[in-house]
Amino acid sequence: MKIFSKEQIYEGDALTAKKQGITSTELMERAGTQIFNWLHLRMQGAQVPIHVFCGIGNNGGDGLVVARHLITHGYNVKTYIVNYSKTRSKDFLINYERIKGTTKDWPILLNDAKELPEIDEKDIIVDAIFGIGLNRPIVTWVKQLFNHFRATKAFVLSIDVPSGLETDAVPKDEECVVNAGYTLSFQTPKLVFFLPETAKYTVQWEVLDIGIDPEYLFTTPTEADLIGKNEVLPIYKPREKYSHKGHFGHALVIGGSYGKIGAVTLASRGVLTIGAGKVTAYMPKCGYIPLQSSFPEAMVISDVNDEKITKIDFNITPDAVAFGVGAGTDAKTISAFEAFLKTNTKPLVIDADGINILAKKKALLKSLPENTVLTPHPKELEGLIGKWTDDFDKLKKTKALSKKYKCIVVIKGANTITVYGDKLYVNATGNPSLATAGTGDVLTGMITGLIAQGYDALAATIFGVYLHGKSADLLVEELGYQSFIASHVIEGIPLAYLDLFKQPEPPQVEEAGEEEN
Ligand SMILES: NC(=O)C1=CN([C@@H]2O[C@H](COP(=O)(O)OP(=O)(O)OC[C@H]3O[C@@H](n4cnc5c(N)ncnc54)[C@H](OP(=O)(O)O)[C@@H]3O)[C@@H](O)[C@H]2O)[C@@H](O)CC1
Ligand SMILES: Nc1ncnc2c1ncn2[C@@H]1O[C@H](COP(=O)(O)OP(=O)(O)O)[C@@H](O)[C@H]1O
Ligand SMILES: [K+]
Repeated sequence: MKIFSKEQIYEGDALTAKKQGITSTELMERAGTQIFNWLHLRMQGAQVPIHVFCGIGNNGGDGLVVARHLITHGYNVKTYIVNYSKTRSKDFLINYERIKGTTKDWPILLNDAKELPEIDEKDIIVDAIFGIGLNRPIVTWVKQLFNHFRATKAFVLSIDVPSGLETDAVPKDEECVVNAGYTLSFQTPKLVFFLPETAKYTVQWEVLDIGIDPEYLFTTPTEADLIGKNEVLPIYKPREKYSHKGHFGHALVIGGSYGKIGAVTLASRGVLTIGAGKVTAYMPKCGYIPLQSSFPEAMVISDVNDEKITKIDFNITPDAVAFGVGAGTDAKTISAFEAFLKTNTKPLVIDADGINILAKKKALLKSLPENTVLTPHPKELEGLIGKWTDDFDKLKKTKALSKKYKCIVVIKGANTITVYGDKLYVNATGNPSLATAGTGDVLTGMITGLIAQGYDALAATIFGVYLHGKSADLLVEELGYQSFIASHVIEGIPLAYLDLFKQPEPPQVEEAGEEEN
């Protein structure tokens, strides 16, 4: 799913009105009606007090449409105008008149924080104060109103975005943003729903289709894409009946040091379980027996040294190479990696200490083959790009790194983001069960195993990150968040693959005449 910028959303709105021969007021009616339908389906007329807070722009206009429909359907509604500016949008004014026509009374005007409305914990707040048009800091009394919302503990449903949250910046003051329980966003999710510093402003979100011109949506390239099943299905390569292991490539995993052999084992298991034909692990001698006995499917080549990698020397021709998991940053390991980079021509995935070595010796970045995949967690990323001021600065710096060295950078975390040049691929799968040692090592193996099978590096990264998160999503239902460990990611890979082709279950329809007991 594409993640459109606010400029593109405005453009799409205008183009849709023109192409479909409708006014912007009609588009707003559609948008507001969708929100009303969503609420009506869930509330079924329940008389819970609903407080609809409307700004004076088009987000407020949407709120007025929702309030009008709620009122005409007999809900218990109070409508307020948060009067933060003298300028009103045309469609706000039209809907302001319409709600007056319906209720025979104007909504309650709020001009300051002197008398904030009473709201009970069990009430519902509809937040239509600011949408994507927010362009400067909010005034103090509106911040007090947001604090009032928090103090009531009532459920907040935000329209389009939690009010006060800009679509392209991290808020300087947390209290200047509404904390939404749920956000109903028009046509596209916003990038801020996926960044660690801004995702917290809404517990959940959902996109509502308001009929924006399909051609515009299809043909407009976006800076960011949200990667779910629909996006990865076209990447998947089916297997031919007469294929053999030679068709699925040979991956080499270089890593490990005394006490960290498990990292190589996990990565190697990731390689084969994702479907590569063969895997060879290159590690210090101390890893030979443990790996051979715990994972018989792998082949092993040992370094001359017992405890660390000192010379990368192998007599196989791999299709993809992973370097770094558990490798340590001993001077001899760094030299070995340096020497390896001078002659290596194979696709590379670099993780963990491989990234730490690159951070120490930035000149090595120039020796990476084009489209090398780097998979840093936040601390490792900081080594590469330096400290960032906020999540948007982090993305900007990561894009610069990706462009300078023509590499693919995977910013790991909740909603892992793969950065390739100026493009962002935001992964939709995964959950906090993955916050446990070794899950990153498995991911490295998965991406390397996909490249070995013939997926191009970018496709392998996007697909690998998706399957990794999906594995955890499917298994966490059985294992719970706490007891899930890195080996479980590997166990869930088959389920994640099978899930790609699962058809959604048809809705249960009651037989005509059948009555509920
Ligand atoms: N047909 C359509 O277009 C559709 C649009 N849709 C809806 O429109 C929403 C965007 O509406 P919007 O552009 O009117 O902006 P909105 O967020 O309501 O802000 C209102 C105005 O406030 C002002 N302002 C900004 N910051 C401020 C501040 N800190 N303190 C005080 N004032 C401030 C600023 O105006 P300014 O003063 O800069 O002229 C701004 O324009 C979008 O989120 C969606 O809900 C849907 O209906 C689908 C169809
Ligand atoms: N809260 C979370 N939600 C989703 N995924 C997470 C979360 N925390 C961690 N992960 C994922 O788990 C993996 C952890 O990788 P990493 O920190 O390198 O672990 P290790 O070095 O122990 O292998 C990454 O793929 C990351 O995206
Ligand atoms: K809002």
